[in-house]
Amino acid sequence: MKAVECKKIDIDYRGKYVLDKLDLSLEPGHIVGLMGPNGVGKTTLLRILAGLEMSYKGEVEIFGEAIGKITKNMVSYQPDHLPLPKDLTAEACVDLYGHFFDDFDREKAFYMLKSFDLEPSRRIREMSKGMQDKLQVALTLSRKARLYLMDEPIGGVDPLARKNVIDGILDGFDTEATLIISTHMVEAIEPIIDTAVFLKEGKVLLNEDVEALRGRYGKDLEAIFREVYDV
Ligand SMILES: Nc1ncnc2c1ncn2[C@@H]1O[C@H](COP(=O)(O)OP(=O)(O)OP(=O)(O)O)[C@@H](O)[C@H]1O
Repeated sequence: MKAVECKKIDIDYRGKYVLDKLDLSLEPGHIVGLMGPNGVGKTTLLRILAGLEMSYKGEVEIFGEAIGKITKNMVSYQPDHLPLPKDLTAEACVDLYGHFFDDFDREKAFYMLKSFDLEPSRRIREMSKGMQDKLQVALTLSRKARLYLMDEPIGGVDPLARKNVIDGILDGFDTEATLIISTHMVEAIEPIIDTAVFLKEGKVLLNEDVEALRGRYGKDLEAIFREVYDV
């Protein structure tokens, strides 16, 4: 069974197509990089998979289930910003997630906070953007989901801390699950992804095993990205 199966997804905002008859099929157990320049529709696609964006046409299934209550319980979604009140401490965020999600593992969350050197007593408003990214990654991966969706999880992290977050993602990720990471920072996620999906003009331009892709082009993914998007 496919982890994700999208058939002919159309979505437009005020007459402008963001996704245009998009087809996408993803196998389970992989880490997928969802890539493309700003505005190409990465967030829109993740929001559709998370069940947060319903105004699309076409068919979407997650592990054989149409988007709805069942799939919402299978998916742990991380938006591109921390959607929690700024006066909450990291520990209070863990409590909130524990209260909200039956599949949340508090011990794992505290273990991940520790591995990120993030004090549980620190308030969100006292955290840098990079620290907030780390908190979000810990919260997202501490749910026992079948599909994890992360929208720009390293957007605020400086290059030094980036490796720390990437290592944390790899460490916290259950290898039987499926993870989709959206980003335009190809170089940063290249070491951990198995599959590369490139979006262009509302469609999937490429959906391929990263190793095979590097072999075919004879260069690393970052260079392939630059060639494909002419940047
Ligand atoms: N709710 C909305 N109303 C109107 N336009 C929208 C809405 N959401 C997204 N868009 C538009 O859809 C397009 C795709 O946006 P989306 O956020 O999905 O792209 P993205 O690839 O995630 O970009 P980024 O890398 O900048 O986050 C953009 O042109 C955006 O302005």
